[in-house]
Amino acid sequence: MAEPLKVLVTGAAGQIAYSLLFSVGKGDVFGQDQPIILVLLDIPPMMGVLEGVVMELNDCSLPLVKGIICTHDLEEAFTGIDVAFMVGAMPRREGMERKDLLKANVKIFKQQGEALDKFAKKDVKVLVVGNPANTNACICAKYAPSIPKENFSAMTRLDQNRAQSLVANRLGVPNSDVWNVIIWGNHSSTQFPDVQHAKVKIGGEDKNAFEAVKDDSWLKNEFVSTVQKRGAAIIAARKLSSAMSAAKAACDHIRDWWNGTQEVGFNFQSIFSINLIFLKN
Ligand SMILES: NC(=O)C1=CN([C@@H]2O[C@H](COP(=O)(O)OP(=O)(O)OC[C@H]3O[C@@H](n4cnc5c(N)ncnc54)[C@H](O)[C@@H]3O)[C@@H](O)[C@H]2O)C=CC1
Ligand SMILES: O=C(O)CCC(=O)C(=O)O
Repeated sequence: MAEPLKVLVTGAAGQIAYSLLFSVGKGDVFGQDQPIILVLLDIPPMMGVLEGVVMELNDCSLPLVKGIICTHDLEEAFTGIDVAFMVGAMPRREGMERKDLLKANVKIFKQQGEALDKFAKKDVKVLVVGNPANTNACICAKYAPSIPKENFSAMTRLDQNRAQSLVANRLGVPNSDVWNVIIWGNHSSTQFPDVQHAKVKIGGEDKNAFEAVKDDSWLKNEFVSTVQKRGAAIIAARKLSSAMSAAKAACDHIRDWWNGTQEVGFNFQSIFSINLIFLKN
């Protein structure tokens, strides 16, 4: 078997991490032949909760998990890591825009960027989930100048999955039969979900999704605004922000980045989101 990968999850006592750690631990991201060491970072007041998460991970008896490190210390968390899921940040509440989180969350990503620079492997792959994800990814990369910029990405995969599922439902086909949906722009209400290049399998044939939907008005209005506002709709309904779907998207993002995608399902939006960040800077 391969050497274990050291995988850091920040915000490990929070709600996204609760789903994410299980999926990573059971092999959904790096595969069934890849052992891992899970590194769980949170802030000192959450260490008690984190102990409970560790108890549960142990109780899952996951064969691929070769060790669990649980800490609030940045050096211990970031030393020698191969992959970082940067989730730890404040989530927005009803009525807030993601940019309202900037003040609280920017400090975190500056500090953790510096820790990546000092302690992580130089080829570490970093996914920023904490909002505003694109800005936080940019800050993280800025404070980790010794790590190549292309190793940082911000999560818009959740938007992609949402768009893909809306189109699949509209056409009455499985989610797996829609691919190449693109999300342009930031993970914010100004993003633009685009199905002009998307494909759908209908009746055994690959068709252009825009033409298959055959409803310009729906695609240009309701579809776009549903994806743009889905995060807020979930907060309004759950009184908490999305967590299960966010964890699934984080796994999809890193899995495809780590392993590559099959030609038919090539999704280039994650790469695009980070490129856009650096074009702006
Ligand atoms: N990009 C995307 O598509 C999505 C992003 N998000 C964002 O992900 C973030 C986390 O969401 P949840 O897990 O629901 O929040 P949560 O509040 O349940 O958990 C956040 C965790 O981060 C921890 N934390 C805070 N400061 C930290 C620090 N300096 N270092 C390490 N850990 C720290 C907290 O103690 C808490 O345990 C939020 O900013 C949320 O808006 C959520 C869903 C989708
Ligand atoms: O909408 C938010 O601010 C929190 C969760 C999120 O980013 C989303 O569900 O898209």
